[in-house]
Amino acid sequence: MSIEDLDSEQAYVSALYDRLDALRRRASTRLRGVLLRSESLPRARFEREVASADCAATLARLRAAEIGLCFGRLDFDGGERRYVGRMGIFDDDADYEPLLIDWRTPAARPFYAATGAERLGVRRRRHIATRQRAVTGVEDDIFEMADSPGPDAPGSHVGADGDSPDRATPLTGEPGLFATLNAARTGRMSDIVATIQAEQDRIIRSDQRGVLVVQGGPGTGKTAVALHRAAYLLYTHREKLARSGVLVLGPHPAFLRYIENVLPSLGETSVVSATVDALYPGVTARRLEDAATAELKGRAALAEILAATVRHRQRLPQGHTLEIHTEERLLLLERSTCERARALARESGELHNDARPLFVRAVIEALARQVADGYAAETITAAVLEADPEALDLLAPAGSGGSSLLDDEDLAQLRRELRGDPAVRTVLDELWPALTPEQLVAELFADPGTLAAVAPQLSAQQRQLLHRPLAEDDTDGNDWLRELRAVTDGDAGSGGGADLEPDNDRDADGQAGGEDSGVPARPRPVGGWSAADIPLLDEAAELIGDDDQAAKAAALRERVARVAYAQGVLDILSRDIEDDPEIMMAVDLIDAGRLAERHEDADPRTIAQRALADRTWVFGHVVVDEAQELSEMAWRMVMRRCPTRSMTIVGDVAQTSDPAGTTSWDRVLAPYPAAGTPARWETLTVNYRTPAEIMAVAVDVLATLSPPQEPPRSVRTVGHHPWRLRVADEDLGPQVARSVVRELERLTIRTRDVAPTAPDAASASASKAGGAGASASGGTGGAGGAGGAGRMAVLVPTSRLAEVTAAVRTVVPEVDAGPRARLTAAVVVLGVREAKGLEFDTVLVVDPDAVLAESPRGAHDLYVALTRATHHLGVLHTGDIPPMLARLVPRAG
Ligand SMILES: Nc1ncnc2c1ncn2[C@@H]1O[C@H](COP(=O)(O)OP(=O)(O)OP(=O)(O)O)[C@@H](O)[C@H]1O
Repeated sequence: MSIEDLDSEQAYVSALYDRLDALRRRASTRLRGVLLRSESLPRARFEREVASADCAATLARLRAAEIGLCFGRLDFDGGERRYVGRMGIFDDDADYEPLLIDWRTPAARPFYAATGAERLGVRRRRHIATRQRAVTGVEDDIFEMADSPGPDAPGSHVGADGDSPDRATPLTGEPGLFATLNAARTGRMSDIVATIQAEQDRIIRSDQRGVLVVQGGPGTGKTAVALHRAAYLLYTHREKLARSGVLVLGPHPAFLRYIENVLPSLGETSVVSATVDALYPGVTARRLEDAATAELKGRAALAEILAATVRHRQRLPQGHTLEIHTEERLLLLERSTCERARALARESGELHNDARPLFVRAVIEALARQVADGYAAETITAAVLEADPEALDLLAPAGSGGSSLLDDEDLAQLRRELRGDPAVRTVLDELWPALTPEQLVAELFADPGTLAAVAPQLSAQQRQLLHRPLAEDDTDGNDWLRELRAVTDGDAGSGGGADLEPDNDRDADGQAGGEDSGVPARPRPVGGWSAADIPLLDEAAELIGDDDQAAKAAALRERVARVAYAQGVLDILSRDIEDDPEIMMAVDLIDAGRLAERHEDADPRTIAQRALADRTWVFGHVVVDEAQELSEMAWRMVMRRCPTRSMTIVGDVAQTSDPAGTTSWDRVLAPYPAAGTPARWETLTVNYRTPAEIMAVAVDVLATLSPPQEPPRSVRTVGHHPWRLRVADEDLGPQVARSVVRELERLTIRTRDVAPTAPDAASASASKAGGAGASASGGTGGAGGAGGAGRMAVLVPTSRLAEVTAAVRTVVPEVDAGPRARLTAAVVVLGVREAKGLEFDTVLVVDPDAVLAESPRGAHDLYVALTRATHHLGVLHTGDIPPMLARLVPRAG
């Protein structure tokens, strides 16, 4: 790299930043202008909202491009030169000549894909490293020599910490890549846009259509690739995807926090990220399920069992005839009538709740006819007794049904009376109840009799696993229900209640029958719902039809608030002139309800808020990360969210922890044959995270797993070996604390050495976290303080989480712990499963024997735990070291 090179690149990059500043100024001015527009008409207000959202998104994109705006240059055979960066910038003064090409455009592809063997017309590829706005280095790949790799061409590399163990791996942009890989971790993943490798680029740019499955061992960049693919697809198909949204599913909340910066740093804010159990609105999964029950609930057989449960709830009277004792009369409901009504409703093809009105109508019709016939018989008898000659004329109509004695209005009134009659309603609710998903599932689990009837394919022992009594209160996860009751009871002011009459039981006259005007039941099992229950609730909702009561409650709440506000406005306008009858007041012209309507604005929620509040939302593309963890039932739920099957599924079947998860992608996809584009498969083979020394230990664990998997190849070594230390059980806590202190010391020394020299993406991640240098030199008690770079994890069997957290807290009071860890502190204690998808500079695995024993997939959990470290790994064990960890080097206490 010559000084001239640096100077000329600095001049170019500075000009790009000047242009970026100008674009930002322009966007801010536009946004300010839009926000200051005061609009009175709803339509104009709506347009203002859209325009301001658009301006804000542009501004966010421009801001996101600040770090590493330009990171590459391509020189082509014909002399053309292209600069590649985070966004496209064009020259307004020179016919919109591109000054910088967005990394997602086809024109930028050679930057990632050109190799010595296939150079795509590229003569030179230049990697430009920057810190803030200063160019700190350039590295060239020269492809000049015919079509074969030259001496400087990609194909050989040396890791910054040591030699590469695998010289055959073709890598590009090695200095920048290794600086990134060696940099201290910050608790948040960074984007890799400047150093995407060719095999990753191919996956990122793969066709949007159809299912793409990416299998890869730990650290092979699956998450990074999946997120960059989301950004690529949003860029390429923005019109289509921005409206429907892209959903990114991750395994646990800490993982979502870990990845939360990646897409915004790429300028994308319209992605919805969630765990699978957040896809069912209105219910929060809080209860932990035991492994055997979770595995059982994850099986596809549960879908059949739920369908059978719905049919089971569509009942017939026990005997030939059911007596219904109303206040006025005795009604006789024939079993055959119910059979006909049930067949009619079932054959309609409607879902259970939607078919209910058909059943109800048929039964009510039969009962109404019976009552009308009764009237006729009574009338004739009375007439005959009084020897009225005209009575004879009544015989014929009476024989063909007494309804002709009643006109249409009388009949409609009769049907309404019957529908409203408590005794009739009780019978109808018994025969074909209106159900909520919660009711269907909770009542199924609570009733061993129903379980036996609908799940003959399960053993008695399995049915016992599913059995769970009903909770007695309804306070958990049913917050909306209480609000709805408050509103319908009139507690929340005027305007409540009117919309809540369900219209699904309207009779032929279009009148609401009113028999279901109460709020539907939402029971739950004792202890609440578990994550394994969520796909079952979603399945139940699919079978019985949607229950929109929660949405109605929210809409009603908003309307009540708007009306109350409007009333307040009218009161103020009228206050001082109330007594003068000559003056026309605002209330004379408009009431609060209509005034409120005029101020109904467009839905101000983000796409993420709207999508996650709507169970039936359909996404344009779905990314499933750690996809091996999903059960068959969870896949059914996820697939429903993406009927086009435009999906990216990334995972590693060797890392499956969930007892209901998969060890075969074929098995996952078998129930979903491709309608159009067939599923595609890719494999990632290079491990960017785990150094070779640690991977050698993990490979021995991998060898014990089935089905056998090819281990990924590590791209770097770190020059020191992972260690183990045997500890007496009673000394485990204090020893963990001592080890944490010791490892923190090492971490501090390393981050001081490495982080400040990291250019490019490394400095990007460091500056996002407040500066690596600041953390290394200024951290409290070494790297123990929060913020800054350098992260350590203590990974434990779940049973030891509390004990080990308490021990670590004695030396690092601000330690982060458990499933909801924020990953902001330098040290975090996690159960092995909660570490899935994460990475740390240093990892301490505690009690591997217990990890192995704790779950049928214990060896998978151990494999995950061992592969989380980017530099240091230590294992503390209380008994003999498990043979699969024999490669660890013993350390003296
Ligand atoms: N091309 C790249 N340039 C720079 N860093 C990369 C690149 N590819 C992957 N990485 C880094 O490697 C690490 C591992 O990547 P990632 O977490 O995506 O792997 P993974 O396959 O999802 O791992 P796991 O299955 O263990 O969760 C991350 O720090 C990521 O940023």
